[in-house]
Amino acid sequence: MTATIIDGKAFAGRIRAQVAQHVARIKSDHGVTPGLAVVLVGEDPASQVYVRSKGKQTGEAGMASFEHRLDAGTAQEDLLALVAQLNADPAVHGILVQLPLPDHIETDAVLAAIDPAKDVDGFHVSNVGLLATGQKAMVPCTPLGCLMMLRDHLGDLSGREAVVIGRSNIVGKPMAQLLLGDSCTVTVAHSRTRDLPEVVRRAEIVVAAVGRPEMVKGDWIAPGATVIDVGINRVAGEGDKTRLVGDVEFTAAAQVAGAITPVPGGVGPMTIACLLANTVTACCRIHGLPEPEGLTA
Ligand SMILES: Nc1nc(=O)c2c([nH]1)NC[C@@H]1CN(c3ccc(C(=O)N[C@@H](CCC(=O)O)C(=O)O)cc3)C=[N+]21
Repeated sequence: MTATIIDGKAFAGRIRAQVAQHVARIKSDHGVTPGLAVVLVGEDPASQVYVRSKGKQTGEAGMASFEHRLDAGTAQEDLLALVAQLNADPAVHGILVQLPLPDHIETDAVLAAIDPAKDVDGFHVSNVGLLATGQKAMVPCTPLGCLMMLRDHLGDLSGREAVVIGRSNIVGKPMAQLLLGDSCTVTVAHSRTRDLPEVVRRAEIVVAAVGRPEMVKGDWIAPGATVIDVGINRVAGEGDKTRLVGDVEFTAAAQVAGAITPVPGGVGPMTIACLLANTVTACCRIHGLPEPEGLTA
C-alpha cells in the first residue's frame, strides 16, 4: 500500500483564499482591516525566514502587517513595553512574539503580558484554559492546522485512537486537547513513554511533534493510519547542502500509512495559514463581527 500524500501547501493556499475573502468583506462592510504584529527578538536566520513569509502572506490576504525587530540584547522590560503598546493599538488585532526568546527573557512573563483577545498563538494561560475546558479560545496555529487536515482527510474523528508524540505547550498538549474536543481517544506519548513503537502501533491517527529527525520509524505505523508530521528538522544533505526532514521516517511510513503529510509542504504552510485565520477571527471577536466559518476549532 502507498499512502495518500496530504498536500498541506495546497490546503494552506485554499485557507488563505478564504481568509482573504473574509478580510475583503469586513473591510468593505465594516471599514475594519485586520492587523497582525510580529515581534522578533534577535537574529536567528531561520526565524527571520518565517517572519518574512508571515509578513508577505499577511499582505497578500489584505491584512495590515507590523514587524518589530529587536536586537538580541533587548531588556525584558523593553519587550514588555512593546507588548503593552501593541495591546493598546486599535490597528493591531493579533500579536505574535516569535519563540524561542533569548535566555535572559522569561517567556512566561512575556506571553502573560499579551492581551488574550489578541493572542493569535493561543499561548496565554487564559486561552490554554479556555481550550482545555471546551470554551471559545484562540487556538495554537500548528495544532489547529493539523486538526483541519485530519478533519478534511478523515471526516468525523470521534472514537478514533489518536497518539500524539510530544508534550510541548505549543504543539503536543493543545493537539491532545483538540483531538479530545473531537472525541478521539487520545494518548500523549513522550521521551519517558515505555515501548513507544507499541503505543504508536495502536494509533489510527499519529501526530509526531518531537523535534528529532526521522525518529518515528515506518514499522511503528499501523497499516492505514493517518500520519501528521509536525517536525521540521534541517539535516545534512548531499555535499554541503542541507535538507528538511520531519520527525517521521517518511519513505518507510508512506509504505504502510493510509495518508501522511510531507516535510516540507505539510504542517508548516498550514501553521502560517492558521495564523492568518486566527488574526481574522481575533479581529471579528474584538469588533463583534461575524466570524469566518470553518477557520476555527
Ligand atoms: N510564537 C511563535 N509562533 C510560531 O508559530 C512559531 C514560532 N513562534 N517560532 C518558530 C516556529 C516555526 N514556525 C514555522 C512555521 C512555518 C514553517 C513553514 O512553512 N515551513 C515550510 C518550509 C520552509 C523552509 O523551506 O525552510 C514547510 O514546512 O513547508 C516553518 C516553521 C512557526 N513557529
